[in-house]
Amino acid sequence: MAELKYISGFGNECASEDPRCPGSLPEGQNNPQVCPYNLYAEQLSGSAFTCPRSTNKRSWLYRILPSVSHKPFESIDQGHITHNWDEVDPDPNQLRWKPFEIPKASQKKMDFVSGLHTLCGAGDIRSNNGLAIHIFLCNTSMENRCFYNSDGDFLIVPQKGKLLIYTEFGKMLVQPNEICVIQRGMRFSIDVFEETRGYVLEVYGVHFELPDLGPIGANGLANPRDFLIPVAWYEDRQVPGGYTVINKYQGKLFAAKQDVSPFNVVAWHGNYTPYKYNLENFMVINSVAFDHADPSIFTVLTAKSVRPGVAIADFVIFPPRWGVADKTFRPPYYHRNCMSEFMGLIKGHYEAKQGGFLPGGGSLHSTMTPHGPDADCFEKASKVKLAPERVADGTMGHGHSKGRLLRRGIFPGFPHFCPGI
Ligand SMILES: O=C(O)Cc1cc(O)ccc1O
Ligand SMILES: [Fe+2]
Repeated sequence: MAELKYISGFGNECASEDPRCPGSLPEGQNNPQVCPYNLYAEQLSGSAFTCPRSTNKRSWLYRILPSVSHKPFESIDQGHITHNWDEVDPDPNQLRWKPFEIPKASQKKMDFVSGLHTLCGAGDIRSNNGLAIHIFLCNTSMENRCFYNSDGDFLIVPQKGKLLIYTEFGKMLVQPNEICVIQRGMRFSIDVFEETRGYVLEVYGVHFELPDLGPIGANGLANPRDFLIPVAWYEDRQVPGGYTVINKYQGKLFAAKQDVSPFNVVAWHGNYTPYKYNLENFMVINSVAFDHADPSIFTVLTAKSVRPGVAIADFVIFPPRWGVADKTFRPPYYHRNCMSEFMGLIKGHYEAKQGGFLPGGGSLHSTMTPHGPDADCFEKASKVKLAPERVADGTMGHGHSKGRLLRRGIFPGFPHFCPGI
C-alpha cells in the first residue's frame, strides 16, 4: 500500500485537490456557474448555518455526481445495533466483559457495519443528546457498500487489525494505537486485512473538541498539529445499480442503491473533515509531587454538553508514563463518580485490574457505582517502596470513554460479562 498523505491540524480550514485533476478546486468562490472539470459543488454542513464562527463547520465537495443521485432509502436488517436503552433492565453492578469474540470469515462474514454491536449508551438520539458505545467485530471488507451516520459522530478505536478507511475526503490508514473520528454525515467504507476488532464511541448532536488546557498553558495533552486529515482522492467507478449507501438515521439502518462509487470527490475545502490521531503523540501530564490526579488529565478529546464542564463523553487514555509521586497510593483511588465510566483495553494490562481485564474486552462502572483497585493491587501499592517507575510501559492506550451511561444496552450473543470488583 503506497504511503498515504495527510494534512495536519485539528479543525483547520483546509483545501485539497486530487493531483490527477489540477485546478479542480474553484478559486475565489464556492459556486461557480460551471465548476472546473464540470464537477458538481456540494456543501456538507456539520453545524447549523448560523452557529457562531468558532463552532461553525462545513466543507465544500467538488464531485463527479452529486450525492443526491441515488434510489430511495429502504429499511434494512438492524444487525446488532440499538439506541433503545430500555431493551434490558438497568443494572448498577460493576460489569466486565471478556474480549469480544470475532467470528471467523468461514463461519459468518461480517464487515464493519454488520459487525457493529451496541454495548451501552445514554441519552436520546432524537433530541441529539447522548452517546452510544459499540464494539465492532469484522473479518471482511465493505464491498461496494458505504455507511454514513445521521445521528452523530463516530470516534473509532481499532484494537486488533488495521483499518483502511475510504472517505469522501480521501483515504486514511488507522492502526491499533491510533484513533479516528468520522463526523456526522460523512460517507465511509472500511477495508480490513484480518479478523478485526475495536471500539466506537458515538456522540449524538455534538462534535469532539480538544479540551481546554487552563493553567497547563498553550501546549500539551493532544497537540492540534498531530491530528491528520486525508487528502483528496477520487475514483470514477461505475457500479450500475450495485453500490449500497447505508444510513443510520434515528438509530435505524436504511439502504439506498446507486450506480457509482460515492468516493468521487475530486477536490474539497473546509473545516468539516474526518481525522486521525496517533495516541503515542499524547503529551502526558501528571502529579510530580504527591497525590493522584483525576484521570481527566488524560483527556484526548471531549464532546461537551450544554452544562459547563459536563461532557456528554470524554475520550481518555491511560498511556505509558513515569509514576513519581511521593507518599502516595499511586493506582487509581477508590471512588464513586456521577459520570459513568466505560473502559476498553487496546493492549497490555490496566494498573488497577491486573487479572480478568484483557485487551479487546470492556468494563462499565455506571453512575455512582463504587469501584477501585482489586485487593492485590491495593496490598502491593500500599506497601511498595516508592521509586520512579514506568507505569503501563509497553501497554499504551487504555481507551477509556466516560459519559453518562444510564442504561446498559444489549449485546446479543455475548452474555459472558462477569462482575468486576
Ligand atoms: O476507574 C478507573 O479505573 C478510572 C480512573 C482512574 C483514575 O486514575 C482515577 C479515577 C478513575 O475513575
Ligand atoms: Fe473510575
